Amino acid sequence: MEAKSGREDTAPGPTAYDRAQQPLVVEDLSYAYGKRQALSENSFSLTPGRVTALLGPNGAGKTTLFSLITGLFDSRRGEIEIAGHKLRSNRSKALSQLGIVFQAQTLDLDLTVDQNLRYFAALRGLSRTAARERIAVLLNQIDLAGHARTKVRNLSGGERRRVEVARALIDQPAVLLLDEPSTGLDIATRRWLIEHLHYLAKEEGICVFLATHLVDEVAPEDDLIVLNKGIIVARGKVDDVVRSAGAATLDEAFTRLTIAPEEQSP
Ligand SMILES: Nc1ncnc2c1ncn2[C@@H]1O[C@H](COP(=O)(O)OP(=O)(O)OP(=O)(O)O)[C@@H](O)[C@H]1O
Repeated sequence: MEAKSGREDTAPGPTAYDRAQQPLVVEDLSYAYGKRQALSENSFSLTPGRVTALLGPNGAGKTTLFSLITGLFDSRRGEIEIAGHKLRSNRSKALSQLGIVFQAQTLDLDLTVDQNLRYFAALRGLSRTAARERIAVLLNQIDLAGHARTKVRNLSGGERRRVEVARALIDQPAVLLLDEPSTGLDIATRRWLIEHLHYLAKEEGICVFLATHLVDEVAPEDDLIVLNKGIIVARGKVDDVVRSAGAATLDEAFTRLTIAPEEQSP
């Protein structure tokens, strides 16, 4: 038994993440839909224990980038490495270190919370005992321990999103990827989500990568990547991005970085 993950040594679970590795490295990544270039030669790496916001307006290429990182799309141009494993040559090990929360809701509405999580745990190779222990921890963490036997259909949108965050963490991935996860959530749940992501980064050392087009979802202490028309136009600490854009606030910096001068109001 591996004390930290709660996995049984007989279970064929994913390999443990070597914390010395960078959780996510992207090099020279490009992608085109036919003749339409959606991403152009982007490179960056992420740090464990931090939230990195991928901030970009509609159509910037955020979902395309996430589709490449999650292996949904394939690009011959560029390289993606997750927790030291190259996605192209070591796909299953690379993807085993990735937890994903998609923009659209993806739980089975007719299964209970516990059944949804157990099903996913089995897919990720956890033994029944390890799954039971891990699910108990995660349900406590998202404050839904009392809803284990509730059908997902009977949960609110915010509760469903919490379950999706728990599910993404079932086998303790190095990277948690979230594609505009606050879509459709009320303000209180949005606030909970953003706070929870920071808790996961700080207390559990997870590398959180959050795609958003909302400036107010970026915390002052976050790392920031600003994507516009398929190109990273700024990257660094929030303060540094604001300063180098010659702006007073992130809102202003985002406008300067993503809106053509002729479109900006005087
Ligand atoms: N299946 C597709 N076929 C052709 N073009 C596409 C397809 N999907 C996306 N695109 C184009 O690629 C570019 C990037 O789109 P993408 O969905 O990755 O952006 P995004 O930043 O996720 O936007 P949003 O915030 O609206 O979800 C856009 O110009 C978009 O029109």
